[in-house]
Amino acid sequence: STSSSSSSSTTSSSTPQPTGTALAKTSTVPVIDLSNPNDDELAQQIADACSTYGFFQVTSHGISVDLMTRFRHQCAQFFDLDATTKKALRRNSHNARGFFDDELTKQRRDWKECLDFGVPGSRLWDAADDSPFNACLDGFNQFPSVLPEFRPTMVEYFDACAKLSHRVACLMARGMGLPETDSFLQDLKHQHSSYLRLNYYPPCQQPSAAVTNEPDPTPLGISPHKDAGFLTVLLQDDECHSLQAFMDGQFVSVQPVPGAVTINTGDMAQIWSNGRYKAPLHRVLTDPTKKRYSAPFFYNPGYNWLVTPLPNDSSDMPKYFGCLWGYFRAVRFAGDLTNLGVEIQIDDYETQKQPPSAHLKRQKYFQEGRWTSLPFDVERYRVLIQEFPDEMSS
Ligand SMILES: O=C(O)CCC(=O)C(=O)O
Ligand SMILES: [Fe+2]
Repeated sequence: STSSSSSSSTTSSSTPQPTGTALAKTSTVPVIDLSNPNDDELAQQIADACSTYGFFQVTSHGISVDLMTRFRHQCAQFFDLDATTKKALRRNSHNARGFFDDELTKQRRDWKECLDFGVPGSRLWDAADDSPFNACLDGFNQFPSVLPEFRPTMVEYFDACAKLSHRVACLMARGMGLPETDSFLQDLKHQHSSYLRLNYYPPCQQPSAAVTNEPDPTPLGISPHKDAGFLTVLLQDDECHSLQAFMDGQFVSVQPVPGAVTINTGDMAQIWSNGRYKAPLHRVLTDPTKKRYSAPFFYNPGYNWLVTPLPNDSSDMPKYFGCLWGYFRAVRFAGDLTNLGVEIQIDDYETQKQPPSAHLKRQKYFQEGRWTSLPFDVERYRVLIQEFPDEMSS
């Protein structure tokens, strides 16, 4: 059971299916070798992948085998810590960064544990994590002090992902006709507000709804969603292959090529490319016997950026209004913690949307009040949403 691919180089589909995905199709997302010296060819391959499925894998990506091994080891050590130690690092209504095991994706609890950390407010990793200089819209980082190698390994891996993301963003931009020197890419490199998420999916004896076709509440590792940022560099698990992307009308497994990393486009790339690059819908199944670890690095714009569409040609009308990344991020995350009604989506920014979404007014207020430079506060966002309720837009 295979699906077709636009690339000549594809993942093998003859490998036996992992247990948790016994009924799932295996995908053939393009595998792109970044050691190719021809940037035009790479840009073309990446642009093709981003405008069809939004998923591809890269080899010769610059993250060393040694670093990946040390990183994976530290991830496993972290999730092996006792619950009390992990819960001392919990994220909360004043800090989007830290440990959690209660995330809702589309109002449904995911079968996973996570740790999020990101670019410090000062952009310097040598200042104390909880220093006031390090407060930013997402809060501040929290690392376990009981694992001495954890923080340095995380920082090293984070920097390697940021470097790879810049390279991929340059190739995505080249595919849109922009040179590497364009200020968009330079600003993204120096102002990005990226974060890294460590995911641990414990084995789950209840069969997944996705496999049985039963209705809720059988669990999923993560319910279907699109990543919000510009692009995601995802380190998958070589042993347990339960990531699926929605392709040609069905969910298919994105089987990791050993040593490669998986990349997918996010909502901000879709707005920026005026819909040419697509943020793909994806989900993670549960597995009855295997543990699974993964780590998505979300390469995100600066908090105070208004992400606006770049026309593909002179007749291309903008499909989206500008999206203030800090607003989108804050409201999306606040909705993960408290019920704020329907989750913000990039459809809210469609120029053709009737009536226009109330998020446009809320975003303006957020921008004028310079809330992108205020520390994270779910309560403040909740009040804003209630001040400008949806009915006002009609
Ligand atoms: O675990 C994975 O492979 C994907 C995780 C994911 O989609 C996410 O955290 O947004
Ligand atoms: Fe995702």
